[in-house]
Amino acid sequence: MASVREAVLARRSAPKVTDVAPDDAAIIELLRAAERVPDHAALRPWRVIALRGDARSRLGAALAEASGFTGEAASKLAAKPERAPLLLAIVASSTQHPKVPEWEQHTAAAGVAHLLSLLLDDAGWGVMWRTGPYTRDPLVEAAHGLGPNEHLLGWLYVGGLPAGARAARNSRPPAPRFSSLD
Ligand SMILES: Cc1cc2nc3c(=O)[nH]c(=O)nc-3n(C[C@H](O)[C@H](O)[C@H](O)COP(=O)(O)O)c2cc1C
Repeated sequence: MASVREAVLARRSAPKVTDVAPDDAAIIELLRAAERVPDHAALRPWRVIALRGDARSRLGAALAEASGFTGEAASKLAAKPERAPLLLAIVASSTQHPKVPEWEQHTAAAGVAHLLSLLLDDAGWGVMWRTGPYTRDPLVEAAHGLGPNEHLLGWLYVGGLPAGARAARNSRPPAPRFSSLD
């Protein structure tokens, strides 16, 4: 089993995935671990919605409607969710709290998404966090049945890794963005 450091250094997003996907039980198992993120006041301000099959087509239709595109441009946009057999919609689900503003709650939800993405990668799945200009369009959010204090942070596109997709990273990582104040 890889150490956390090894898993983080090895991870890479998978723009292309095959048609196999983890089932709900496998996702729930990984989510149980991802939900160990730091979470101010333990509000658990997130939820994850799995979209498979026709749910992806309905999302595609909502994206196309939100864009106002017609014809080929609309069809192209509508087909985007079909790029993976499973989309995990990441929802920031905040509540009013005297000490924890909305931005902190969204930060915790993003943490869950990052950890879930890392855990999926470590489990051998292809995963890529995607958004787009219509992610927070009311039509798109309504297609997920979101409540008034809920917003999408995007979707983890999940599927099988095509053969040869796990090539090692060969570029030197950029210098860490770090400074210190004495
Ligand atoms: C919130 C968020 C939204 C993203 N949306 C997109 C997207 O819509 N399209 C895209 O190509 N990459 C998107 N990315 C970046 C990819 O997930 C990925 O990090 C990038 O392709 C670099 O690959 P790497 O993760 O292997 O370094 C997004 C990342 C985050 C954190």
